[in-house]
Amino acid sequence: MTTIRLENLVKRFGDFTALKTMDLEIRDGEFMALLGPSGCGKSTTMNMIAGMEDPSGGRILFDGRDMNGVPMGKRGVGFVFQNYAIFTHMTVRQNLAYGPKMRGMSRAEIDRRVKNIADFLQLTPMLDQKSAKLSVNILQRLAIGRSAIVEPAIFLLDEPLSNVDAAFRAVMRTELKHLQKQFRQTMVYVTHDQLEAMTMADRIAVMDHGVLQQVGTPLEVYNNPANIFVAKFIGAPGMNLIAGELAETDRGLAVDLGPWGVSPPLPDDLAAAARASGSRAVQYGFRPEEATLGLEGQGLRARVTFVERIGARTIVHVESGQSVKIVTENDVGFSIGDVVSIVPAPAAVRLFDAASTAAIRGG
Ligand SMILES: Nc1ncnc2c1ncn2[C@@H]1O[C@H](COP(=O)(O)OP(=O)(O)OP(=O)(O)O)[C@@H](O)[C@H]1O
Repeated sequence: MTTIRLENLVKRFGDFTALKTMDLEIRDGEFMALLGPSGCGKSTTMNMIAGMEDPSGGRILFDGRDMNGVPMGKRGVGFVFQNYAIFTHMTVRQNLAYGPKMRGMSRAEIDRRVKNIADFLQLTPMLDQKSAKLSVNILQRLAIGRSAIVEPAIFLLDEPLSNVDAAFRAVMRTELKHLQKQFRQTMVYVTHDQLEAMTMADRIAVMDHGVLQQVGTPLEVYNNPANIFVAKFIGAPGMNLIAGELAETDRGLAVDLGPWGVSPPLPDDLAAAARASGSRAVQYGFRPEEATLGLEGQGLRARVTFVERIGARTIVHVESGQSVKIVTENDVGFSIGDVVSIVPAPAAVRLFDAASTAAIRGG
């Protein structure tokens, strides 16, 4: 196991800065997801950890040792890409045995490892098949097996599930997590899919435009997003945000949300933080699943614009100048055009400064 430390890491391609000063510690045996939209610098970061790209500035340390100038083959990293690198003329067994053989392991050790990893990844029935004939799903499983079999101290995976089908992706999420727990590797996993990051990672590093936005456990980034970008990116659908202004009312500090009405009073700790922040223009946030929705009541007023019935839950789109979504299990037959009343759960309300986009945090 190995700790990875990124210190003031920068990457420029000519005039373009793909990564602006990244500081991150990935702990021994930790599963860290690098999460963000396309082009945010995830793969660039990963390629520098692997040794495929040189940093333009800053350092990468493995267990305190500077990796500057250490070639990829000497870093002890396993790497799985989106496009599996499999020798198609070889059988599954030969592909799995390739890495251990190159490292000069004994025949008995190679056989033991091939058996273990094949059992683990359910590749045993096709061990003697030619890889050229395998489905995309099985090829990606094999690519993971081929890297995992040498038990690298650091396992880097760059969007390994983006080419496989949805059902298989769900299975692999669980298997990858088990694999990491079994081998206790330090794992860095690049993805643009927040669900993959939320379900597998011990911690998530959320990135946007070459800047690290927040690092935290899945629940930390979900419950307490550091800024508007993270609030919208995490969760499906993401957090609802309504523009408003802080307003003192008879019942305490609240947010005037224009056509929606005035919010319920903010909880005391959040109100105190909002007063102390000096902010006036804010974004009022709440998760789609943390509000109640009814056809009558004293909540925020809006009109239904769309209703998505997806089984146990219904996603109701409502609008009052701005559009938000509400996930409800209390579907009373909402229809487009209905006027509804929304009551966000007080403890679920989040505030963001409109100008800086940073969270205003209570208690
Ligand atoms: N070799 C290169 N030369 C010039 N620009 C590059 C190079 N590699 C990456 N970039 C640019 O750097 C930015 C970050 O790319 P990167 O591949 O790290 O993003 P990403 O978050 O992994 O997204 P994706 O999932 O689309 O690969 C992008 O704007 C990309 O076009």
